[in-house]
Amino acid sequence: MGSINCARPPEQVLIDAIAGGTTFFQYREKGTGALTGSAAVELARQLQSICRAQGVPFIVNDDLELALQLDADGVHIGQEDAPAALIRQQLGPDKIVGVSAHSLAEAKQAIADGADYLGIGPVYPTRSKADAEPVRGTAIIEQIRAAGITLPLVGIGGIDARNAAPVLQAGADGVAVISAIAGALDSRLAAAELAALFAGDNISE
Ligand SMILES: Cc1ncc(COP(=O)(O)OP(=O)(O)O)c(N)n1
Ligand SMILES: Cc1nc(C(=O)O)sc1CCOP(=O)(O)O
Ligand SMILES: [Mg+2]
Repeated sequence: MGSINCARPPEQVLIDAIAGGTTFFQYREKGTGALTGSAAVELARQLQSICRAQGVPFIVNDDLELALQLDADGVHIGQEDAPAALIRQQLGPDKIVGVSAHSLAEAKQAIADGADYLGIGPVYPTRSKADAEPVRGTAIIEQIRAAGITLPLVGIGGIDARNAAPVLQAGADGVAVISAIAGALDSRLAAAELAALFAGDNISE
Protein backbone atom coordinates (compact mmCIF):
# COMPACT_ATOMS: atom_id res chain seq x y z
CA MET A 1 0.00 0.00 0.00
CA GLY A 2 1.14 3.56 -0.69
CA SER A 3 -0.27 7.01 -0.06
CA ILE A 4 -1.81 7.46 -3.54
CA ASN A 5 -4.06 4.43 -3.09
CA CYS A 6 -5.64 5.61 0.12
CA ALA A 7 -9.15 6.99 0.47
CA ARG A 8 -8.12 8.38 3.87
CA PRO A 9 -4.75 9.18 5.51
CA PRO A 10 -2.47 6.15 5.08
CA GLU A 11 -1.73 5.93 8.80
CA GLN A 12 -5.45 5.63 9.54
CA VAL A 13 -5.96 3.11 6.74
CA LEU A 14 -3.19 0.95 8.20
CA ILE A 15 -4.50 1.18 11.76
CA ASP A 16 -7.97 0.20 10.56
CA ALA A 17 -6.67 -2.59 8.32
CA ILE A 18 -4.75 -4.16 11.20
CA ALA A 19 -7.75 -3.80 13.49
CA GLY A 20 -9.76 -5.65 10.86
CA GLY A 21 -7.31 -8.52 10.65
CA THR A 22 -4.50 -7.61 8.23
CA THR A 23 -1.41 -9.61 9.26
CA PHE A 24 1.28 -8.41 6.84
CA PHE A 25 2.07 -4.96 5.43
CA GLN A 26 4.05 -3.85 2.38
CA TYR A 27 5.05 -0.21 1.93
CA ARG A 28 4.71 0.44 -1.81
CA GLU A 29 5.04 4.17 -2.45
CA LYS A 30 5.13 4.43 -6.24
CA GLY A 31 3.10 5.71 -9.16
CA THR A 32 1.97 9.16 -10.29
CA GLY A 33 1.73 11.50 -7.31
CA ALA A 34 3.62 9.23 -4.93
CA LEU A 35 5.75 10.75 -2.20
CA THR A 36 9.49 10.89 -2.84
CA GLY A 37 12.65 11.68 -0.87
CA SER A 38 12.35 12.57 2.79
CA ALA A 39 8.54 12.64 2.69
CA ALA A 40 8.46 9.02 1.51
CA VAL A 41 10.95 8.05 4.21
CA GLU A 42 8.96 9.84 6.91
CA LEU A 43 5.72 8.12 5.90
CA ALA A 44 7.54 4.80 5.89
CA ARG A 45 8.76 5.46 9.44
CA GLN A 46 5.29 6.27 10.64
CA LEU A 47 3.75 3.19 9.04
CA GLN A 48 6.57 1.02 10.36
CA SER A 49 5.94 2.35 13.84
CA ILE A 50 2.27 1.34 13.58
CA CYS A 51 3.25 -2.13 12.35
CA ARG A 52 5.75 -2.57 15.18
CA ALA A 53 3.23 -1.59 17.81
CA GLN A 54 0.79 -4.16 16.43
CA GLY A 55 3.31 -6.95 15.75
CA VAL A 56 2.74 -6.84 11.99
CA PRO A 57 5.74 -7.37 9.67
CA PHE A 58 6.72 -4.24 7.72
CA ILE A 59 7.99 -5.05 4.22
CA VAL A 60 9.44 -2.47 1.81
CA ASN A 61 8.62 -2.78 -1.88
CA ASP A 62 11.54 -2.46 -4.35
CA ASP A 63 13.82 -0.28 -2.21
CA LEU A 64 16.61 -2.24 -0.52
CA GLU A 65 18.33 0.91 0.72
CA LEU A 66 15.19 2.12 2.47
CA ALA A 67 14.67 -1.30 4.01
CA LEU A 68 18.22 -1.32 5.36
CA GLN A 69 17.92 2.27 6.58
CA LEU A 70 14.75 1.47 8.54
CA ASP A 71 15.74 -2.05 9.57
CA ALA A 72 12.53 -3.23 7.94
CA ASP A 73 11.40 -6.82 8.30
CA GLY A 74 11.96 -7.50 4.64
CA VAL A 75 11.82 -6.51 0.99
CA HIS A 76 9.48 -7.44 -1.85
CA ILE A 77 10.94 -7.41 -5.36
CA GLY A 78 9.69 -8.24 -8.82
CA GLN A 79 11.20 -9.54 -12.00
CA GLU A 80 12.25 -6.03 -13.09
CA ASP A 81 13.90 -5.17 -9.79
CA ALA A 82 17.27 -6.06 -8.28
CA PRO A 83 18.01 -9.82 -8.42
CA ALA A 84 16.41 -11.77 -5.60
CA ALA A 85 19.70 -13.51 -4.80
CA LEU A 86 21.35 -10.11 -4.28
CA ILE A 87 18.53 -8.93 -2.03
CA ARG A 88 18.86 -12.10 0.04
CA GLN A 89 22.61 -11.63 0.29
CA GLN A 90 22.24 -7.98 1.37
CA LEU A 91 19.47 -8.64 3.90
CA GLY A 92 20.89 -11.81 5.37
CA PRO A 93 19.04 -14.98 6.34
CA ASP A 94 16.79 -13.51 9.04
CA LYS A 95 14.86 -10.97 6.96
CA ILE A 96 11.88 -11.70 4.73
CA VAL A 97 12.36 -11.72 0.96
CA GLY A 98 9.22 -11.77 -1.20
CA VAL A 99 9.44 -12.22 -4.95
CA SER A 100 6.83 -11.70 -7.67
CA ALA A 101 6.40 -14.60 -10.07
CA HIS A 102 4.18 -14.86 -13.13
CA SER A 103 5.15 -18.35 -14.24
CA LEU A 104 6.35 -21.66 -12.86
CA ALA A 105 9.86 -20.98 -14.15
CA GLU A 106 10.00 -17.64 -12.30
CA ALA A 107 8.68 -19.31 -9.17
CA LYS A 108 11.39 -21.98 -9.26
CA GLN A 109 14.11 -19.38 -9.83
CA ALA A 110 12.84 -17.21 -6.98
CA ILE A 111 12.99 -20.18 -4.62
CA ALA A 112 16.53 -20.98 -5.73
CA ASP A 113 17.42 -17.33 -5.06
CA GLY A 114 16.18 -17.50 -1.47
CA ALA A 115 12.60 -16.21 -1.53
CA ASP A 116 10.45 -16.72 1.58
CA TYR A 117 7.15 -16.26 -0.24
CA LEU A 118 5.95 -15.64 -3.78
CA GLY A 119 3.51 -12.98 -4.97
CA ILE A 120 1.54 -14.49 -7.84
CA GLY A 121 -0.46 -12.33 -10.20
CA PRO A 122 -2.21 -10.55 -11.53
CA VAL A 123 -4.96 -12.97 -10.66
CA TYR A 124 -7.65 -10.53 -11.81
CA PRO A 125 -7.56 -7.18 -13.65
CA THR A 126 -6.06 -4.44 -11.50
CA ARG A 127 -6.19 -0.64 -11.62
CA SER A 128 -3.40 -0.24 -9.09
CA LYS A 129 -0.42 -1.21 -11.28
CA ALA A 130 -0.13 0.41 -14.70
CA ASP A 131 2.59 -1.98 -15.90
CA ALA A 132 0.97 -5.18 -14.63
CA GLU A 133 1.47 -8.39 -16.59
CA PRO A 134 -1.50 -9.89 -18.45
CA VAL A 135 -4.07 -11.44 -16.13
CA ARG A 136 -3.12 -14.96 -15.11
CA GLY A 137 -6.32 -16.05 -13.37
CA THR A 138 -6.21 -18.62 -10.59
CA ALA A 139 -4.72 -21.22 -12.96
CA ILE A 140 -1.18 -20.00 -12.37
CA ILE A 141 -1.53 -20.72 -8.65
CA GLU A 142 -2.88 -24.20 -9.32
CA GLN A 143 -0.01 -24.82 -11.72
CA ILE A 144 2.66 -23.77 -9.23
CA ARG A 145 1.10 -25.87 -6.47
CA ALA A 146 0.73 -28.86 -8.81
CA ALA A 147 4.46 -28.64 -9.48
CA GLY A 148 5.06 -29.42 -5.81
CA ILE A 149 6.07 -25.95 -4.64
CA THR A 150 5.29 -25.60 -0.94
CA LEU A 151 6.55 -22.04 -0.33
CA PRO A 152 3.81 -19.64 0.80
CA LEU A 153 1.96 -18.27 -2.23
CA VAL A 154 0.19 -14.91 -2.11
CA GLY A 155 -2.30 -14.08 -4.84
CA ILE A 156 -2.38 -10.44 -5.95
CA GLY A 157 -4.24 -8.30 -8.47
CA GLY A 158 -7.86 -7.17 -8.33
CA ILE A 159 -8.66 -9.29 -5.28
CA ASP A 160 -11.35 -8.40 -2.78
CA ALA A 161 -13.60 -10.28 -0.36
CA ARG A 162 -16.03 -11.21 -3.16
CA ASN A 163 -13.49 -12.93 -5.41
CA ALA A 164 -10.79 -14.10 -2.99
CA ALA A 165 -12.22 -17.56 -2.28
CA PRO A 166 -11.19 -19.09 -5.64
CA VAL A 167 -7.66 -17.77 -5.09
CA LEU A 168 -7.42 -19.66 -1.82
CA GLN A 169 -9.08 -22.74 -3.32
CA ALA A 170 -6.44 -22.70 -6.07
CA GLY A 171 -3.77 -23.12 -3.42
CA ALA A 172 -2.80 -19.63 -2.26
CA ASP A 173 -1.94 -19.20 1.41
CA GLY A 174 -2.92 -15.56 1.39
CA VAL A 175 -3.96 -12.59 -0.69
CA ALA A 176 -2.32 -9.19 -1.11
CA VAL A 177 -4.62 -6.29 -1.81
CA ILE A 178 -4.33 -2.57 -2.32
CA SER A 179 -7.62 -1.05 -3.45
CA ALA A 180 -9.86 -3.48 -1.60
CA ILE A 181 -8.61 -2.08 1.72
CA ALA A 182 -6.84 1.22 0.99
CA GLY A 183 -9.63 2.43 -1.30
CA ALA A 184 -12.47 1.33 0.94
CA LEU A 185 -14.46 3.86 2.94
CA ASP A 186 -14.34 1.41 5.84
CA SER A 187 -10.90 -0.23 5.72
CA ARG A 188 -11.49 -2.10 8.96
CA LEU A 189 -14.60 -3.78 7.57
CA ALA A 190 -12.89 -4.52 4.24
CA ALA A 191 -9.99 -6.17 6.04
CA ALA A 192 -12.35 -8.06 8.34
CA GLU A 193 -14.30 -9.43 5.39
CA LEU A 194 -11.08 -10.71 3.87
CA ALA A 195 -9.82 -12.09 7.17
CA ALA A 196 -13.10 -13.94 7.65
CA LEU A 197 -12.35 -15.98 4.53
CA PHE A 198 -9.35 -17.43 6.35
CA ALA A 199 -11.45 -18.24 9.38
CA GLY A 200 -14.05 -19.88 7.16
CA ASP A 201 -16.56 -17.39 8.49
CA ASN A 202 -17.92 -14.91 5.93
CA ILE A 203 -19.19 -11.97 7.99
CA SER A 204 -20.40 -10.00 4.96
CA GLU A 205 -23.58 -12.03 4.72
C1 LIG B 1 2.82 -9.52 -2.67
C2 LIG B 1 3.25 -8.83 -3.92
N1 LIG B 1 3.22 -9.51 -5.08
C3 LIG B 1 3.59 -8.90 -6.22
C4 LIG B 1 4.02 -7.58 -6.21
C5 LIG B 1 4.46 -6.89 -7.47
O1 LIG B 1 5.87 -6.64 -7.46
P1 LIG B 1 6.52 -6.05 -8.78
O2 LIG B 1 6.25 -6.96 -9.92
O3 LIG B 1 7.93 -5.74 -8.49
O4 LIG B 1 5.73 -4.71 -9.05
P2 LIG B 1 5.69 -3.39 -8.15
O5 LIG B 1 4.86 -3.67 -6.94
O6 LIG B 1 7.08 -3.05 -7.73
O7 LIG B 1 5.09 -2.34 -9.03
C6 LIG B 1 4.04 -6.92 -4.99
N2 LIG B 1 4.44 -5.64 -4.89
N3 LIG B 1 3.66 -7.56 -3.85
C1 LIG C 1 1.26 -4.36 -6.89
C2 LIG C 1 0.66 -5.37 -7.79
N1 LIG C 1 1.40 -6.41 -8.29
C3 LIG C 1 0.68 -7.17 -9.10
C4 LIG C 1 1.23 -8.36 -9.78
O1 LIG C 1 0.51 -8.99 -10.57
O2 LIG C 1 2.39 -8.68 -9.54
S1 LIG C 1 -0.91 -6.66 -9.26
C5 LIG C 1 -0.64 -5.37 -8.22
C6 LIG C 1 -1.68 -4.36 -7.83
C7 LIG C 1 -2.62 -4.89 -6.76
O3 LIG C 1 -3.52 -3.88 -6.41
P1 LIG C 1 -5.09 -4.15 -6.31
O4 LIG C 1 -5.31 -5.02 -5.14
O5 LIG C 1 -5.68 -2.77 -6.10
O6 LIG C 1 -5.53 -4.75 -7.59
MG1 LIG D 1 8.85 -4.12 -7.82
